[in-house]
Amino acid sequence: MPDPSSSRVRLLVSVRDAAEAALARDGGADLIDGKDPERGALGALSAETVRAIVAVCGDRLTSAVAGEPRDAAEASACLAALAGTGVGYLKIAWAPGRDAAGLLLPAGTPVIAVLFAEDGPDGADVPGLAQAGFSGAMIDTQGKDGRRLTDHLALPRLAGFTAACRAHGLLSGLAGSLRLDDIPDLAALRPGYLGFRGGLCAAADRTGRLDPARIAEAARRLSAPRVAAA
Ligand SMILES: O=C[C@H](O)COP(=O)(O)O
Repeated sequence: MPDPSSSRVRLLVSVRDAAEAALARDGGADLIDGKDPERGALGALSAETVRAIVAVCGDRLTSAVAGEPRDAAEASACLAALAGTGVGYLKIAWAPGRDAAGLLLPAGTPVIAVLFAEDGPDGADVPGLAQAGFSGAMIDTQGKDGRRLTDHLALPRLAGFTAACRAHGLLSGLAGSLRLDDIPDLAALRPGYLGFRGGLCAAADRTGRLDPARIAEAARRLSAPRVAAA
């Protein structure tokens, strides 16, 4: 698992299948994330497709989204469905302040809580996530309506979130219709990773095909020289 206190900001690229995973791998993605872009913000792929993605990623970090459950019981079932795939992390939507009683996190697969920007999360949500047993926390947009992460949440609020994640030893991520030009401002907040789909697709259409040139450019912009520590 990446060191949550590291200043290295990784590039997460969401892929729909093994062919896209190979593109992301070859383009320099650090973390290859299985997600069905046709099914909203956190559409889960089948266990079979996640296994196929993991198989082409070699020693590259992998994750897979497990869906948008309504409560802890449903979350437990969503996570269990993908826990045996060999994926490195599972990501699951989690409403700020949700009661974690009854949440069963799979043994051996760290889980990242995905908070939606529309709900107005901030650093105050992080201690509860750590207490619930999550290994990481990220903010993404739910709507995928063209508005970017920073259209919902100002940089100081996002800085508070990433700082709280570091303080609690959680891997942190920021995503939400990000563009290449968002990289400097967001990388300066020292998240564990920045997550992309639409911004790396042709014509910025997240349901379209990934563009290898954009993946390589994102990787280049996130590589040395690293941003100064915030
Ligand atoms: O986890 C990252 C997401 O897949 C981001 O998707 P998006 O860039 O289309 O909002």
